Amino acid sequence: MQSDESSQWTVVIPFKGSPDAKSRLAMADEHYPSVETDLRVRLSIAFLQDTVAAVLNTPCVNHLIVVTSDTAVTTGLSTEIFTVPDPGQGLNAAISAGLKVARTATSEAPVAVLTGDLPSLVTDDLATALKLAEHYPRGVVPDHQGIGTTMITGLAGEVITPHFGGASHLAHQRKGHASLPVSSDSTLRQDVDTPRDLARALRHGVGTATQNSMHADAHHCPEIA
Ligand SMILES: Nc1nc2c(ncn2[C@@H]2O[C@H](COP(=O)(O)OP(=O)(O)OP(=O)(O)O)[C@@H](O)[C@H]2O)c(=O)[nH]1
Ligand SMILES: C=C(OP(=O)(O)O)C(=O)O
Repeated sequence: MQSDESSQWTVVIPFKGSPDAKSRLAMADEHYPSVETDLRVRLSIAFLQDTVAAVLNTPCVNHLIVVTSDTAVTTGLSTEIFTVPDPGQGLNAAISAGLKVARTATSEAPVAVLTGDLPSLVTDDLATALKLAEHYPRGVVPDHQGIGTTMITGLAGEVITPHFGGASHLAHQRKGHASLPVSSDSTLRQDVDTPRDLARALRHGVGTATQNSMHADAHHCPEIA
């Protein structure tokens, strides 16, 4: 991360934490088996670690705030990251708590909220999307299905009210966030919710933490399911 604050982004990432994190990974479908509990919990943390690693390597990001009360995560995070306790009132309240700290600490900086389930995220894709976001007071990036959201943005002075959950891409657009023209194959759009998403992410490439979690679990091979 660089030190010039005026044109540099503050990123907020919410993380639900164990034991409920990534509960949909436990849901099998006809082609993809469920992920057992230990691996699911490890993967949820690995997804966060890989997301965080990509964010920290992005030159136009100056500050990173993770909103969580999961001590297994907070004790292991880099000292470059500021952690905010989860108020315990759901995802949007957690994001709002992070945004409040972001706006207080870095009032002149643009702010982006990313989900913490982007194990394929690469720095160039995040940098490209943040560059696009500089042209819109508020922006939104849809997930790979075009229904949910993986990132919302707001330039300095913009009030952001998060509407994550369900069809949040449309919800954010209705609240004045322009849908940013981020390519559908951008790694920023590849969130992992289900065993099917996990298999797709593993095929296309994931960060080191997710790779290591999968290798430590030789029994789970969704790519051959
Ligand atoms: N701090 C915080 N983060 C949350 C909360 N709910 C979800 N998140 C985070 O928001 C991001 C997107 O949420 P989801 O994709 O629904 O993740 P999830 O809630 O772990 O997954 P499911 O249990 O399958 O719904 C992930 O980084 C989650 O960790 C919450 O109540 N508090
Ligand atoms: C919370 C969201 O993520 P997901 O749909 O992955 O739960 C969202 O897209 O708004």
